[in-house]
Amino acid sequence: MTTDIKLIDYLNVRRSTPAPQLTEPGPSREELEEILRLTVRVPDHGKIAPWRFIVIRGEERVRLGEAALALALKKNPDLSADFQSVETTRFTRAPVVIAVVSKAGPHVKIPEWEQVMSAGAVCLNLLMASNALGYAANWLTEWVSYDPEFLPELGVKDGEKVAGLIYIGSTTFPPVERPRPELAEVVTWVGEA
Ligand SMILES: Cc1cc2nc3c(=O)[nH]c(=O)nc-3n(C[C@H](O)[C@H](O)[C@H](O)COP(=O)(O)O)c2cc1C
Repeated sequence: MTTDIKLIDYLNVRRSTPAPQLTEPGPSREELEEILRLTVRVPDHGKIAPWRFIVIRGEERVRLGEAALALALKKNPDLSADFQSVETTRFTRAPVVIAVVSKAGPHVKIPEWEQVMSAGAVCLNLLMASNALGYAANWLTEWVSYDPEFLPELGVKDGEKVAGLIYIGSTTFPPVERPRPELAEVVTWVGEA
């Protein structure tokens, strides 16, 4: 189901939905392919696509939660039952989780920083493409995006980094506004038109 809200109206209210507020249904395989086709239309200096996606669905989310728990217990054998449950349910908070993986590295022409920024653009575009198909989404990282022992569980290779884990699903929660920066705090005007 695509939404046909005007772009300016969308940008005026665009918000993430916290992962715990995401439920079934999630996007189908066909919808995910459309979401990803929209997503890859990002600025990318040199057209080198220095990023890739790992689409995590179904039982794989459960396996990843169990792997997260095993690793969390290895680090802290006294982990409380509540925190153990946080780990086992980490990836099942949403029907679909997409890992946006940055492949940024040394390149003959394109600075690594620009490759990293392109991965950030991908993450935001993935949130917006999900919204365009009527789904809510949340860009998280959390410890599982950084732990060198967990990254192989996700399928992230040596030299790659997780730019974001994008949780996608449906929601019944109304969006709640959050404070935005005052323009005066973040904008410097120079010259006059
Ligand atoms: C790179 C990145 C990583 C983030 N990781 C987390 C996280 O691990 N946990 C969290 O609660 N929020 C995290 N956030 C913030 C959430 O995405 C948050 O919901 C978002 O800032 C809401 O903004 P929005 O409503 O304007 O989309 C992260 C944001 C970014 C850009």
